[in-house]
Amino acid sequence: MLTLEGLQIIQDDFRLCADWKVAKGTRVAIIGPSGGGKSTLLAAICGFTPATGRVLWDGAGLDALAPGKRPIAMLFQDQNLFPHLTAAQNVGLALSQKRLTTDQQMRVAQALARVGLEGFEGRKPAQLSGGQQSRVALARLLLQDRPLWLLDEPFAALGPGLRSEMLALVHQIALEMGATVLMVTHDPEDARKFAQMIVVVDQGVAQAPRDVDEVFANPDQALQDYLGR
Ligand SMILES: Nc1ncnc2c1ncn2[C@@H]1O[C@H](COP(=O)(O)OP(=O)(O)OP(=O)(O)O)[C@@H](O)[C@H]1O
Repeated sequence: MLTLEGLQIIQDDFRLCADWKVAKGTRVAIIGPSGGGKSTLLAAICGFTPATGRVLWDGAGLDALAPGKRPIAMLFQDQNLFPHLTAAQNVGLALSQKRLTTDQQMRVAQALARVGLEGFEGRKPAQLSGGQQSRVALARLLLQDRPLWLLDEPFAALGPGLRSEMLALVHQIALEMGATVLMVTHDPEDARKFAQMIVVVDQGVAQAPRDVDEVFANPDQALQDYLGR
């Protein structure tokens, strides 16, 4: 269970609050107007942005933990791949900064195979398509083996077909691993396909998660404004 308890973020004249819970294994889409605070909310959960209130995972407060020590894996639009490292080396960073053991190398190969990149281990990011780069980043996320995934428009740079394919893959792997996922997206269709719950971030509030079908069947004013209805 992820719990945001009276979370409040203040950055200059921007304010955002959130006070809700998400059950383990739930996929949540975060939507809302540009500048509403979607990325800032994820950054606060990770510990990159200062906030008051509490962030808890399974009842334990994360506030004293540095971002890297939290049970969180992140995926952003730019994928954060190192250009001078091969696909396997980029993925291997999830396991160790040093030379990998044979067992670790095998786990890297398995993760790359799981995302459909068998045979691409030795390629550098520049030798991979955008979709393949996304798969490398996903393989790294997989090996990080963290229960909570925060995805910030991870596939926004891809075309609609490829994006859909990647979301289906993330969906499948998240299910297999029982991961809890919060994903920022600008596409209501992506939200509908990927998520079970929706969080609307607007007017200084990250609203409590609601069932995705219910939300789209009866959109409140904030969502109608966002959808342009
Ligand atoms: N480091 C910062 N210091 C002060 N204000 C910031 C900082 N980073 C972001 N902001 C402001 O916080 C607000 C929320 O930005 P944020 O990027 O979280 O919105 P968003 O909903 O993710 O937008 P988009 O959909 O355009 O990515 C904006 O008003 C932004 O200008």
